[in-house]
Amino acid sequence: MEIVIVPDASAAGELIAAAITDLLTDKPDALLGVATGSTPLPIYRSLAERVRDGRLDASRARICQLDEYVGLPAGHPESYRSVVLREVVEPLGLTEDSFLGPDGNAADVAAAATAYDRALAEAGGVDLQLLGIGTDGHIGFNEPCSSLASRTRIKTLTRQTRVDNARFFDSIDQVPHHVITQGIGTILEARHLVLLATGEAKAEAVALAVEGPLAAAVPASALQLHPHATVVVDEAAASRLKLADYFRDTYAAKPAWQKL
Ligand SMILES: N[C@@H]1[C@@H](O)[C@H](O)[C@@H](COP(=O)(O)O)O[C@@H]1O
Repeated sequence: MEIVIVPDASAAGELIAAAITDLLTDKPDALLGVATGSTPLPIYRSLAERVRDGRLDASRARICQLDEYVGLPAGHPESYRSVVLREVVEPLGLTEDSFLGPDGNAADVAAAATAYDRALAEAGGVDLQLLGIGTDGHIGFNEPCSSLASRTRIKTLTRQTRVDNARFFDSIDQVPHHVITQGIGTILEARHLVLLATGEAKAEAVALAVEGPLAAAVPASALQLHPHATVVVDEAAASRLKLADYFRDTYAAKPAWQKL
């Protein structure tokens, strides 16, 4: 696992957007797994800017979703499908044709989850999966004690996650209890995992995920199992890392030929 400590969220956005630019230069039709929430927005802003000024040709990129609420009406502005279309697909000049996501409104949610897992594999697998982290250590919507081998499936949100996400809704009562999320086993199949965390509120979850034991109680610790996982944190989110100086030295001495 590579830990990169950057000064702030905007530097993180630039760094990760540059890595995605490299990926799409090497593989123009790469499948990019995107996360929702506030944290990745600087990445999406930088990608859109790169498309606008010609530094990035994303015209053949494919975008897929990490997770979705169950039961929000189609087109609800806070369904993750709507968020990803608004924040990523449209700003990159893409259309829904290049987008894959689970159906949170299916009559048979379990079947929709399995179908999404299969669709990801049939699309050739995810090349780079962006991840955020919940204050309780979740990735996607894999709440604490999710199986580290889990596949895409229905999950029930913790009270904490519903409180954290209530800011996107009029009240906590409107935050769905159920979601479809790529499983931890599914996420681990992506070729490159990039987790971004910014702000003091994420510092404890980051420290547990990076320096704590591998544990289902901290779903993000599953990144320890992945051969190519990058964790990008700002100073605030890095504030509880005991090995922060080592991570800084390592990144400063990174060979020029080695990509993120
Ligand atoms: N399902 C999403 C996660 O994918 C995201 O990482 C998390 C953190 O969001 P934020 O970046 O807004 O803190 O929120 C939600 O729970």
